Amino acid sequence: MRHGVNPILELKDLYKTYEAKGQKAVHALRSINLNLYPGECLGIVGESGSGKSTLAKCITHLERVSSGQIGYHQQDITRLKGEALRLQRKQIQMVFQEPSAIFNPRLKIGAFIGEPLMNYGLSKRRQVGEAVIQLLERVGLPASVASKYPHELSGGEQQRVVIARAMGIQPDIIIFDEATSALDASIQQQILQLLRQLHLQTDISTIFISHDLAVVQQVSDRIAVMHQGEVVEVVESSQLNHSANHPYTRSLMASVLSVREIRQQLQVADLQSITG
Ligand SMILES: Nc1ncnc2c1ncn2[C@@H]1O[C@H](COP(=O)(O)OP(=O)(O)OP(=O)(O)O)[C@@H](O)[C@H]1O
Repeated sequence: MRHGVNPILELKDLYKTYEAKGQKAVHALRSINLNLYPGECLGIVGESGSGKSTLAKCITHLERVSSGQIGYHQQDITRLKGEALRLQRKQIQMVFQEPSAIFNPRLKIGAFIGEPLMNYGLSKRRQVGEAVIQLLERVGLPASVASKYPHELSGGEQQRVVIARAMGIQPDIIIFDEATSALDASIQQQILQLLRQLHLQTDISTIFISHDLAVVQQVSDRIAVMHQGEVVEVVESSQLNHSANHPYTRSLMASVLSVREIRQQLQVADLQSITG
């Protein structure tokens, strides 16, 4: 419980081990205990291979956990199957790094966003067009985008479309897995701004995964730090500088600082070259 509120998602002692014949077992998740609260944005940060994507896949049932329990609204959903699993999948949507991977190149954007609305019975056929336009507006895209094909959009516009589609399904939770990592810095900032705005306007809870602590800190209420399959620390985003204790968290913070310093030095050098 946090501030007297029950978590929407409760991960209890989760383990995930990948085992392949003739190969060494990979312990991708080890004793993960984490809660996500209603309306919260929980950041997950860690270097490549620390288990972030595996955690997201276990929560969304793309992978089965080896042991432990996933609670959703106080119900155990760890081993759901069949229709119960299909219905549960609607509640937790994922947005990945590469939007192009989930588009059908021959399907126009309107159909891409509208398809799940009909499949889940969220909109009547006659009203789908209007619903699509409203969703596009919410992510800052004009209605004309509905009649375009994915290849006619930029990476940032494609990611907005994927976010619109995920929101249209009306899930309780959206997991963003490195969702801004492939974008140019300025487009990344625009998408982060959109996420902050949606966070304020909707009650969808989010999990925001990135290897970049500076990016995670911009959108998250709390940050879980992962290292070698474990959550080594969970800190309030606003308190990161004061309350982060774990040496691994401190090393991530130090690298953010040095990147900032390098950027500042480059800006000074640019200015000097302009002013002579
Ligand atoms: N399907 C798989 N089979 C075997 N090992 C896997 C599989 N998927 C992931 N792993 C291993 O599990 C560990 C955690 O990987 P995971 O992709 O979850 O990390 P990550 O923090 O998301 O990294 P990245 O940001 O590079 O995706 C790594 O050692 C990885 O090699």
